Amino acid sequence: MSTEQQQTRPVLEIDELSISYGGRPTVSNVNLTIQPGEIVGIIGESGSGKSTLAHSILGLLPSSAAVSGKALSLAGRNFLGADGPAFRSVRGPGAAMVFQNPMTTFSPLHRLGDQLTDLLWRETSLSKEEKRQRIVAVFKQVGLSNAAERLSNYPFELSGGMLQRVAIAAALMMRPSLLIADEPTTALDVTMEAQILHLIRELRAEAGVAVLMISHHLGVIAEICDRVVVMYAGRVVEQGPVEDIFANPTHPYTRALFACEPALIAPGVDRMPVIDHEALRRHADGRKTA
Ligand SMILES: Nc1ncnc2c1ncn2[C@@H]1O[C@H](COP(=O)(O)OP(=O)(O)OP(=O)(O)O)[C@@H](O)[C@H]1O
Repeated sequence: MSTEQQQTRPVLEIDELSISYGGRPTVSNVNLTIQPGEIVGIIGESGSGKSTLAHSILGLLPSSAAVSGKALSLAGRNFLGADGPAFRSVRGPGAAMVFQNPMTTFSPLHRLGDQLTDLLWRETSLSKEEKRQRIVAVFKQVGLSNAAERLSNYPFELSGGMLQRVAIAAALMMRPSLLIADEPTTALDVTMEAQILHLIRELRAEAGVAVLMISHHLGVIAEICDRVVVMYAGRVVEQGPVEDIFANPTHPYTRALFACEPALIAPGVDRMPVIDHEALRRHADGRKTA
Protein backbone atom coordinates (compact mmCIF):
# COMPACT_ATOMS: atom_id res chain seq x y z
CA MET A 1 0.00 0.00 0.00
CA SER A 2 1.35 3.46 -0.92
CA THR A 3 2.05 6.14 1.67
CA GLU A 4 -0.74 8.25 0.19
CA GLN A 5 -3.25 5.42 0.58
CA GLN A 6 -2.13 4.93 4.19
CA GLN A 7 -2.60 8.63 4.93
CA THR A 8 -6.11 8.72 3.50
CA ARG A 9 -7.19 5.38 4.97
CA PRO A 10 -9.81 5.81 7.72
CA VAL A 11 -8.47 5.26 11.24
CA LEU A 12 -11.73 3.51 12.13
CA GLU A 13 -14.33 1.73 10.03
CA ILE A 14 -17.31 0.10 11.70
CA ASP A 15 -19.70 -1.75 9.44
CA GLU A 16 -23.06 -3.04 10.73
CA LEU A 17 -21.78 -3.69 14.25
CA SER A 18 -24.21 -5.20 16.76
CA ILE A 19 -23.59 -6.05 20.42
CA SER A 20 -25.93 -7.79 22.82
CA TYR A 21 -25.91 -9.00 26.41
CA GLY A 22 -27.86 -12.18 27.11
CA GLY A 23 -29.76 -11.77 23.84
CA ARG A 24 -30.69 -8.16 24.68
CA PRO A 25 -29.49 -5.79 21.90
CA THR A 26 -27.34 -2.96 23.24
CA VAL A 27 -25.77 -1.73 20.01
CA SER A 28 -27.64 -2.43 16.77
CA ASN A 29 -26.34 -2.28 13.25
CA VAL A 30 -23.98 0.67 13.72
CA ASN A 31 -21.95 2.14 10.85
CA LEU A 32 -19.24 4.65 11.65
CA THR A 33 -16.12 5.82 9.82
CA ILE A 34 -13.52 8.21 11.20
CA GLN A 35 -10.87 9.81 9.01
CA PRO A 36 -7.38 10.84 10.21
CA GLY A 37 -7.51 14.06 12.21
CA GLU A 38 -11.31 14.09 12.51
CA ILE A 39 -13.02 14.81 15.83
CA VAL A 40 -16.29 12.87 16.05
CA GLY A 41 -18.70 13.13 18.96
CA ILE A 42 -21.25 10.58 20.16
CA ILE A 43 -24.29 11.89 21.98
CA GLY A 44 -27.30 10.10 23.40
CA GLU A 45 -29.00 9.57 26.72
CA SER A 46 -27.71 7.28 29.42
CA GLY A 47 -27.98 3.62 28.36
CA SER A 48 -28.09 4.35 24.63
CA GLY A 49 -24.96 2.25 24.05
CA LYS A 50 -22.26 4.93 23.66
CA SER A 51 -19.72 3.39 26.04
CA THR A 52 -20.45 -0.13 24.82
CA LEU A 53 -19.65 0.99 21.29
CA ALA A 54 -16.47 2.80 22.41
CA HIS A 55 -15.26 -0.15 24.48
CA SER A 56 -15.86 -2.58 21.61
CA ILE A 57 -13.34 -0.68 19.49
CA LEU A 58 -10.56 -1.60 21.90
CA GLY A 59 -11.80 -5.08 22.75
CA LEU A 60 -12.68 -3.97 26.28
CA LEU A 61 -16.13 -5.60 26.47
CA PRO A 62 -16.77 -8.36 29.02
CA SER A 63 -16.92 -11.92 27.70
CA SER A 64 -20.73 -11.88 28.18
CA ALA A 65 -21.03 -9.43 25.26
CA ALA A 66 -21.95 -11.02 21.90
CA VAL A 67 -20.44 -9.03 19.04
CA SER A 68 -21.42 -9.45 15.40
CA GLY A 69 -21.31 -7.50 12.16
CA LYS A 70 -19.31 -7.04 8.99
CA ALA A 71 -16.24 -5.11 10.16
CA LEU A 72 -14.55 -3.31 13.02
CA SER A 73 -11.37 -2.07 11.40
CA LEU A 74 -8.59 -0.03 12.93
CA ALA A 75 -6.00 1.30 10.50
CA GLY A 76 -7.26 -1.10 7.85
CA ARG A 77 -7.12 -4.26 10.00
CA ASN A 78 -10.40 -5.99 10.84
CA PHE A 79 -10.70 -6.88 14.54
CA LEU A 80 -14.27 -8.15 14.46
CA GLY A 81 -14.29 -11.39 16.43
CA ALA A 82 -10.61 -10.96 17.39
CA ASP A 83 -9.31 -12.37 20.67
CA GLY A 84 -7.64 -10.55 23.58
CA PRO A 85 -4.02 -10.80 22.33
CA ALA A 86 -5.02 -9.41 18.90
CA PHE A 87 -6.69 -6.41 20.50
CA ARG A 88 -3.69 -5.87 22.81
CA SER A 89 -1.53 -5.45 19.72
CA VAL A 90 -3.63 -2.53 18.50
CA ARG A 91 -4.19 -0.83 21.86
CA GLY A 92 -1.81 2.08 21.99
CA PRO A 93 -0.60 2.59 18.43
CA GLY A 94 -4.01 1.93 16.84
CA ALA A 95 -6.25 3.51 19.40
CA ALA A 96 -5.98 4.59 23.02
CA MET A 97 -8.67 5.51 25.49
CA VAL A 98 -9.13 8.24 28.08
CA PHE A 99 -11.77 7.44 30.69
CA GLN A 100 -14.20 9.63 32.57
CA ASN A 101 -12.65 9.59 36.01
CA PRO A 102 -8.90 10.26 36.11
CA MET A 103 -8.86 9.30 39.80
CA THR A 104 -9.65 5.68 38.90
CA THR A 105 -7.54 5.53 35.73
CA PHE A 106 -4.30 4.99 37.68
CA SER A 107 -3.32 2.74 40.56
CA PRO A 108 -3.14 4.82 43.74
CA LEU A 109 -0.22 2.70 44.97
CA HIS A 110 2.41 3.44 42.35
CA ARG A 111 4.22 6.52 41.10
CA LEU A 112 2.98 7.94 37.81
CA GLY A 113 6.40 7.55 36.18
CA ASP A 114 6.43 3.80 36.94
CA GLN A 115 2.86 3.33 35.71
CA LEU A 116 3.51 5.12 32.41
CA THR A 117 6.81 3.28 31.93
CA ASP A 118 4.93 -0.03 32.28
CA LEU A 119 2.55 1.08 29.54
CA LEU A 120 5.54 1.37 27.20
CA TRP A 121 6.22 -2.40 27.48
CA ARG A 122 5.88 -2.72 23.73
CA GLU A 123 8.82 -0.36 23.07
CA THR A 124 11.52 -2.94 23.63
CA SER A 125 14.09 -0.95 21.67
CA LEU A 126 13.87 1.98 24.11
CA SER A 127 16.18 2.17 27.14
CA LYS A 128 14.77 3.14 30.55
CA GLU A 129 16.15 6.65 30.10
CA GLU A 130 14.60 6.97 26.62
CA LYS A 131 11.22 5.93 28.02
CA ARG A 132 11.61 8.53 30.75
CA GLN A 133 12.37 11.16 28.14
CA ARG A 134 9.33 10.20 26.07
CA ILE A 135 7.07 10.48 29.14
CA VAL A 136 8.50 13.87 30.12
CA ALA A 137 8.01 15.05 26.52
CA VAL A 138 4.30 14.11 26.50
CA PHE A 139 3.83 15.62 29.96
CA LYS A 140 5.15 18.89 28.49
CA GLN A 141 2.98 18.43 25.39
CA VAL A 142 -0.18 18.26 27.52
CA GLY A 143 0.89 21.33 29.49
CA LEU A 144 1.84 19.75 32.82
CA SER A 145 4.05 22.08 34.82
CA ASN A 146 7.30 20.69 36.30
CA ALA A 147 6.99 17.77 33.91
CA ALA A 148 10.03 15.79 35.10
CA GLU A 149 9.02 16.06 38.75
CA ARG A 150 5.56 14.63 38.01
CA LEU A 151 7.14 11.24 37.37
CA SER A 152 7.65 10.72 41.08
CA ASN A 153 4.14 11.88 42.02
CA TYR A 154 1.42 9.52 43.19
CA PRO A 155 -2.03 10.10 41.60
CA PHE A 156 -3.52 11.58 44.80
CA GLU A 157 -0.90 14.35 44.74
CA LEU A 158 -2.41 15.84 41.56
CA SER A 159 -5.71 17.63 40.95
CA GLY A 160 -8.39 15.97 38.79
CA GLY A 161 -7.55 18.23 35.84
CA MET A 162 -3.82 17.54 36.10
CA LEU A 163 -4.48 13.83 36.38
CA GLN A 164 -6.70 13.89 33.30
CA ARG A 165 -3.77 15.55 31.48
CA VAL A 166 -1.58 12.65 32.65
CA ALA A 167 -4.22 10.21 31.31
CA ILE A 168 -4.19 11.97 27.94
CA ALA A 169 -0.37 11.99 28.01
CA ALA A 170 -0.38 8.24 28.73
CA ALA A 171 -2.59 7.68 25.70
CA LEU A 172 -0.54 10.00 23.49
CA MET A 173 2.87 8.58 24.33
CA MET A 174 1.78 5.41 22.53
CA ARG A 175 1.26 7.57 19.44
CA PRO A 176 -2.28 6.42 18.61
CA SER A 177 -4.05 7.25 15.35
CA LEU A 178 -7.31 7.43 17.30
CA LEU A 179 -7.94 8.78 20.78
CA ILE A 180 -11.21 7.57 22.31
CA ALA A 181 -12.38 9.88 25.09
CA ASP A 182 -15.37 8.66 27.15
CA GLU A 183 -16.76 11.70 28.98
CA PRO A 184 -13.23 13.03 29.55
CA THR A 185 -14.33 16.26 31.21
CA THR A 186 -17.38 15.14 33.21
CA ALA A 187 -15.44 14.78 36.45
CA LEU A 188 -13.77 18.20 36.06
CA ASP A 189 -14.80 21.75 36.88
CA VAL A 190 -15.63 24.21 34.09
CA THR A 191 -12.15 25.76 33.92
CA MET A 192 -10.43 22.39 33.76
CA GLU A 193 -12.96 21.25 31.17
CA ALA A 194 -12.13 24.22 28.93
CA GLN A 195 -8.40 23.47 29.27
CA ILE A 196 -8.81 19.79 28.38
CA LEU A 197 -10.97 20.62 25.34
CA HIS A 198 -8.37 23.17 24.22
CA LEU A 199 -5.70 20.50 24.63
CA ILE A 200 -7.62 17.96 22.53
CA ARG A 201 -8.02 20.51 19.74
CA GLU A 202 -4.30 21.32 19.87
CA LEU A 203 -3.38 17.64 19.68
CA ARG A 204 -5.45 17.23 16.58
CA ALA A 205 -3.82 20.29 15.02
CA GLU A 206 -0.26 19.35 16.01
CA ALA A 207 -0.23 15.56 15.91
CA GLY A 208 -3.14 14.91 13.54
CA VAL A 209 -4.75 12.57 16.07
CA ALA A 210 -8.36 11.59 15.30
CA VAL A 211 -10.69 11.71 18.29
CA LEU A 212 -13.90 9.86 19.14
CA MET A 213 -15.48 11.77 21.99
CA ILE A 214 -18.46 10.67 24.05
CA SER A 215 -20.22 13.39 25.97
CA HIS A 216 -23.56 14.09 27.59
CA HIS A 217 -22.76 17.74 27.24
CA LEU A 218 -24.00 19.08 23.91
CA GLY A 219 -22.02 22.29 24.38
CA VAL A 220 -18.80 20.27 24.47
CA ILE A 221 -19.75 18.43 21.29
CA ALA A 222 -20.72 21.65 19.52
CA GLU A 223 -17.46 23.29 20.53
CA ILE A 224 -14.99 20.62 19.64
CA CYS A 225 -16.37 18.14 17.10
CA ASP A 226 -16.41 18.14 13.31
CA ARG A 227 -19.07 15.48 13.12
CA VAL A 228 -21.66 14.15 15.54
CA VAL A 229 -23.29 10.74 15.86
CA VAL A 230 -26.62 10.57 17.70
CA MET A 231 -27.41 7.27 19.42
CA TYR A 232 -30.76 6.18 20.71
CA ALA A 233 -31.64 2.74 22.09
CA GLY A 234 -28.44 1.26 20.66
CA ARG A 235 -28.92 2.64 17.17
CA VAL A 236 -27.33 5.52 15.32
CA VAL A 237 -30.41 7.56 14.48
CA GLU A 238 -28.58 10.45 12.84
CA GLN A 239 -25.01 11.50 12.02
CA GLY A 240 -23.43 14.36 10.11
CA PRO A 241 -21.41 17.59 10.38
CA VAL A 242 -21.96 19.29 13.74
CA GLU A 243 -23.21 22.52 12.19
CA ASP A 244 -25.82 20.64 10.10
CA ILE A 245 -27.13 18.47 12.92
CA PHE A 246 -27.28 21.35 15.40
CA ALA A 247 -28.92 23.71 12.91
CA ASN A 248 -31.28 21.18 11.39
CA PRO A 249 -31.78 18.00 13.42
CA THR A 250 -34.03 15.71 11.41
CA HIS A 251 -34.64 12.87 13.85
CA PRO A 252 -37.25 13.44 16.58
CA TYR A 253 -34.87 12.12 19.23
CA THR A 254 -32.15 14.60 18.28
CA ARG A 255 -34.71 17.39 18.44
CA ALA A 256 -35.83 16.13 21.83
CA LEU A 257 -32.22 16.03 23.06
CA PHE A 258 -31.63 19.59 21.95
CA ALA A 259 -34.89 20.68 23.54
CA CYS A 260 -33.32 19.73 26.87
CA GLU A 261 -30.59 22.34 26.25
CA PRO A 262 -32.51 25.37 24.99
CA ALA A 263 -29.39 27.53 24.53
CA LEU A 264 -28.28 25.19 21.76
CA ILE A 265 -31.50 25.16 19.78
CA ALA A 266 -31.12 26.82 16.43
CA PRO A 267 -33.83 29.27 15.39
CA GLY A 268 -36.74 27.45 13.76
CA VAL A 269 -36.18 24.15 15.57
CA ASP A 270 -39.28 23.12 17.50
CA ARG A 271 -39.05 22.51 21.22
CA MET A 272 -40.03 19.04 22.44
CA PRO A 273 -39.99 19.34 26.22
CA VAL A 274 -41.55 15.90 26.80
CA ILE A 275 -39.72 12.92 25.34
CA ASP A 276 -42.10 10.21 24.11
CA HIS A 277 -39.73 7.28 24.45
CA GLU A 278 -42.06 4.67 23.02
CA ALA A 279 -42.66 6.72 19.86
CA LEU A 280 -38.93 7.39 19.52
CA ARG A 281 -38.10 3.74 20.00
CA ARG A 282 -40.53 2.80 17.22
CA HIS A 283 -38.97 5.48 15.02
CA ALA A 284 -35.43 4.25 15.80
CA ASP A 285 -36.51 0.70 15.00
CA GLY A 286 -37.88 1.89 11.68
CA ARG A 287 -41.35 0.76 12.72
CA LYS A 288 -44.47 2.70 11.86
CA THR A 289 -45.24 5.29 14.50
CA ALA A 290 -48.65 4.97 16.10
N1 LIG B 1 -21.67 -5.88 31.22
C1 LIG B 1 -22.95 -5.67 30.91
N2 LIG B 1 -23.87 -6.65 31.05
C2 LIG B 1 -25.17 -6.43 30.74
N3 LIG B 1 -25.65 -5.26 30.25
C3 LIG B 1 -24.76 -4.26 30.10
C4 LIG B 1 -23.38 -4.40 30.41
N4 LIG B 1 -22.74 -3.21 30.13
C5 LIG B 1 -23.70 -2.37 29.67
N5 LIG B 1 -24.89 -2.99 29.66
C6 LIG B 1 -26.17 -2.40 29.25
O1 LIG B 1 -26.03 -1.87 27.96
C7 LIG B 1 -26.79 -0.67 27.83
C8 LIG B 1 -25.93 0.44 27.28
O2 LIG B 1 -24.96 0.78 28.25
P1 LIG B 1 -23.82 1.85 27.94
O3 LIG B 1 -22.99 1.98 29.17
O4 LIG B 1 -23.13 1.50 26.68
O5 LIG B 1 -24.68 3.17 27.70
P2 LIG B 1 -24.18 4.67 27.62
O6 LIG B 1 -24.93 5.30 26.51
O7 LIG B 1 -22.69 4.73 27.55
O8 LIG B 1 -24.69 5.24 29.00
P3 LIG B 1 -23.99 6.30 29.99
O9 LIG B 1 -24.10 7.60 29.27
O10 LIG B 1 -24.82 6.25 31.22
O11 LIG B 1 -22.58 5.87 30.19
C9 LIG B 1 -27.38 -0.36 29.20
O12 LIG B 1 -28.72 -0.81 29.25
C10 LIG B 1 -26.52 -1.20 30.13
O13 LIG B 1 -27.25 -1.60 31.26
